[in-house]
Amino acid sequence: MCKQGKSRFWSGVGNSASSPLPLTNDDQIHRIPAAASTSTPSPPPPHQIPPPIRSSPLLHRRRRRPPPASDPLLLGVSILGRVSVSWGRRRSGHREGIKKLRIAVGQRAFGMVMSHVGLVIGGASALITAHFMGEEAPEFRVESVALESKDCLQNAIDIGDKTYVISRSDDPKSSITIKILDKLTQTWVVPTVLGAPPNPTSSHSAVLVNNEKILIIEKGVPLNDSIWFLEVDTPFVKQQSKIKGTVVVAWSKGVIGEGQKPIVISGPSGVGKGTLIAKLMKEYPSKFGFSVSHTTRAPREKEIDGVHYHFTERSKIEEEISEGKFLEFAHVHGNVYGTSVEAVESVTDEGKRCILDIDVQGARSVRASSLEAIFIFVCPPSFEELEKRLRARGTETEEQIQKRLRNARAELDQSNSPGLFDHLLVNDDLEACYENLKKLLSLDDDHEDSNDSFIKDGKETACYSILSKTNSEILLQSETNEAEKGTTNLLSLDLSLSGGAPGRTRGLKISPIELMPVRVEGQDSATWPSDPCKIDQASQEPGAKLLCS
Ligand SMILES: Nc1nc2c(ncn2[C@@H]2O[C@H](COP(=O)(O)OP(=O)(O)O)[C@@H](O)[C@H]2O)c(=O)[nH]1
Ligand SMILES: Nc1ncnc2c1ncn2[C@@H]1O[C@H](COP(=O)(O)OP(=O)(O)O)[C@@H](O)[C@H]1O
Repeated sequence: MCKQGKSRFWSGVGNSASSPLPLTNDDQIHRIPAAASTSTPSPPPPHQIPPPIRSSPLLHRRRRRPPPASDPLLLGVSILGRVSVSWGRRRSGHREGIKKLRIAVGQRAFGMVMSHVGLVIGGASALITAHFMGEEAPEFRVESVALESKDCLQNAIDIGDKTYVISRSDDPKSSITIKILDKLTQTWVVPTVLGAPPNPTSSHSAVLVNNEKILIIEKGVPLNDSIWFLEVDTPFVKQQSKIKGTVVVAWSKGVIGEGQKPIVISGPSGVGKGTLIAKLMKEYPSKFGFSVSHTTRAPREKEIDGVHYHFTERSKIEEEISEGKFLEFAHVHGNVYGTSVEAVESVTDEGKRCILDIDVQGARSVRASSLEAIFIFVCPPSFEELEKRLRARGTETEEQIQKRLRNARAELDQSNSPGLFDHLLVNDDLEACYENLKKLLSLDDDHEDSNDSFIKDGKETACYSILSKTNSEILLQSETNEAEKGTTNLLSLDLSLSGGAPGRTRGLKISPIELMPVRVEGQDSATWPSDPCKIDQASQEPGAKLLCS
């Protein structure tokens, strides 16, 4: 069993995610040494592109050439790189008219400019948001095919050889649709879209975060509900694409603040995981929440569906796994067990720390996922004691007990994997083990989230849209013009620490940007810059100051 004080199981390096634990003298808890590197999933093969969809192309690639300098669409749009284009048709006013809108954008850029150009041609309006990242952009001809069917807003973002077109109509019930133009083959692909999409709203602004995801800010909704990511090439999307053999994209809701890391508890059947977790949940009902797994095994006598497990059919769970609804799953003791994304996120959304009781294979999958967690392995004092507890529990047949004991040996061996578990907890005396578990958890970064004060201020209820982007920071502008009152209408959204399970991108940081009065040449008194687009300009002026709190 777990040799106390010796690293029998833990000869390798562990993950460094957790904070140092001054518990090494305790003979029942072993801290696993910090990892040199975290295990990551092996790189999946490239996406397999399904047969092209040839109906009504919205965008046609044309030959690359620099746009004419006089092109009015490039007004306010500086030069270069990637371009994101959104356009829409006015609800009122002339509806007939232009059939084709040509947008040509190209050339190289040496900085970042984001500009909005409202263009009304023959009754249609085009809002063009261009964002340049230093790459040559392709040239597009944009046809009004989609505009004819319904008023809609669309947004096209280039990533490598693909253009992601994000469209919405003005029908409040219809959600966003995604199409991908493969610029090399000139074909359209409608990807499999995983995850819950944003609620339908009238419009959004979008910007490329990196080659893995696109940030979308929903307009006209509170900030807490407005931040979304369309994952186009994250490890999760790659994995799902490989499983499905189709092109996959996934929605992930942005969450301000990190929340506490979930706790993964593994160990052989009968070691006492359930007993320890139940004690913890009873003592701290508002602090911890249990991730209710799905399983195909039959319920035990006192088990309640939806509380202990979601008991399900094999075909159902397999279907849901193929739909990307599961963070991890494994075949254990002849049954399928899995943790749905929802199981973890619903606990975290309640502001509680999520506890997962999963087997070693599941722990390995979670370790390889984007979910940052603390991994604890519970070990019996001896194999004989484990067998005794399993039998005393009286929930399994002799055959099932034998299977579980066989698997226990394998699990104990596998738990030895370098970098898998952060902590080892020996469950000999139950009360002592429980006290050690509590000590261990209270040592984890139990800090007040730095975003709490901002969220409590009520700023999160304002409505914002994307103004500009630097490396990992997005400037958001309030849709209500508060600047005139001297208060901030600009927020900085820091994405640098973002992570989380598929379906949520946590760890976003928001901080207000305070504007100082600007003294403009020729004016007697300092004024508040009412147009944030002019801030850059203003900050060049002597006396101008842009403060980030
Ligand atoms: N991978 C994975 N394992 C799970 C999940 N839920 C439970 N398990 C593991 O499945 C194994 C069997 O669980 P269970 O049938 O409740 O039996 P018990 O461990 O003897 O209580 C245990 O090792 C659990 O930790 C899950 O969602 N995913
Ligand atoms: N430290 C302990 N000493 C003695 N019995 C224990 C101890 N911890 C748990 N048990 C008992 O062992 C059995 C198995 O525990 P359980 O929590 O169901 O294990 P698991 O969830 O790991 O399968 C239960 O009957 C439980 O009451």
